[in-house]
Amino acid sequence: MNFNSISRLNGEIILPGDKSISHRSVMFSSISNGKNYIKNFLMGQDCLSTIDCFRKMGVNIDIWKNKDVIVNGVGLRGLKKPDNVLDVGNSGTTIRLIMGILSGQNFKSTLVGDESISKRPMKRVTEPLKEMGAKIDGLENGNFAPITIEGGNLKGINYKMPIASAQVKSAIILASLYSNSSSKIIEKSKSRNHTEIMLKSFGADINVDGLEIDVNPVDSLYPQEIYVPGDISSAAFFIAGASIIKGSEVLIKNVGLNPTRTGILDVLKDMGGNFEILNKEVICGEEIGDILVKYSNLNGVTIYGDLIPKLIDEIPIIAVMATQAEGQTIIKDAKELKVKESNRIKSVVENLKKMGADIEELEDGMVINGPTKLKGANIESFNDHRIAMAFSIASLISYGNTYIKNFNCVNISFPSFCDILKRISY
Ligand SMILES: O=C(O)C1=C[C@@H](OP(=O)(O)O)[C@@H](O)[C@H](O)C1
Ligand SMILES: C=C(OP(=O)(O)O)C(=O)O
Repeated sequence: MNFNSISRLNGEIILPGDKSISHRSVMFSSISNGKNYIKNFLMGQDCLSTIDCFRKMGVNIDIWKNKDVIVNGVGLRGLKKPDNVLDVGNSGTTIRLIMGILSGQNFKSTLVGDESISKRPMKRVTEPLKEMGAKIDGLENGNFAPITIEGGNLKGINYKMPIASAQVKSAIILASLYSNSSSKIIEKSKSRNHTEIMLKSFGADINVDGLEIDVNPVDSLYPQEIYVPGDISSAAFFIAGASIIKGSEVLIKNVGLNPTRTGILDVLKDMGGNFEILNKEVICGEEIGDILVKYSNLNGVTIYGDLIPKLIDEIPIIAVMATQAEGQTIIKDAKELKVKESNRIKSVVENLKKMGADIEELEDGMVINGPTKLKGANIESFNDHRIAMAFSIASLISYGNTYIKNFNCVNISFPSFCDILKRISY
């Protein structure tokens, strides 16, 4: 797809539902006892893969007006053995969280995914689940899909996490619901806590104290009505766009503002960004609000440590913002970027270099010196939705045409991205 520079971004937008919360809403509803109503569900390919997997295990799921979902839960142990493999497509969240649930089922099933998923490490999940009693096989000792998993009698686990990962944490919490004793999980650094918040509302017995999470097994989960807030990871592209395109002003309505997800706002504040949070409220245990962002002169910052998990998916677009900031931006402690849909350190550095940015690759991040006037280029998306969207924003401030290969991959998390972008571009 081709992109060219624009004069400014201006207007009010409402974004599709949060991807992490959408996945969880279908998963937890499916194993609850009764009818669940989910509003503002993200109809992106990843979340549709989750729906597909649960339908294949006998769960009746209806989609209304391409926005709302009704899930008829079958209970914790009511899933049926699928007739075929479960295909998670491109979704890391689906494959890793579903393994926690499959560890508690009395059948054997196989999980497969696309080329990117087949290269992403699974040992981080399969090892603790095996320790709890699940039988798991996969390539290279259970590290890569296809993964075959047979649930059974699980025992609780005391697990100190070696990496900060909400997907790993969530898989262990889900398996703990099925165990015959309690579990304790100790996080390395605080990662997104949507699982803890939502499962509690379903009646799970979970106690969180700082980095420690205690989970007790339960007999059943109660059906819920869930409202999915707008996705801050999708908002990030417009937050960045409005901050770096002169004369811009964008109001993004109903965005999820869970503090484990708002690292990009902490960074923007440090960079001297001009934004305000309006109409704050709490719905279904999640903080929500509107974000008003205006163009501003940014300065470079250092991003590291405990902040990384709070903005891990936003690093590609933060790197684009940093090319327009005065001075140096250093991003470190972000090795996890190498095992996402693409190696996001390489994808960002390679593409930003093509656009003329002053950027250096680090083992665990990157260093960017700004500001630089970017030039249009042939961009490789590496079939990674976050890379495609980050570089479409970069193209809006570049001189000359930018072509982004396989731009369609944005459908993974944000099918309406181009429509919204066009509507507020002048
Ligand atoms: O739990 C989730 O919904 C997610 C957790 C993060 O992955 P990790 O758990 O691997 O850090 C994030 O990158 C992913 O987009 C969604
Ligand atoms: C890493 C991502 O997702 P997942 O791990 O679910 O594939 C993402 O959406 O940026």
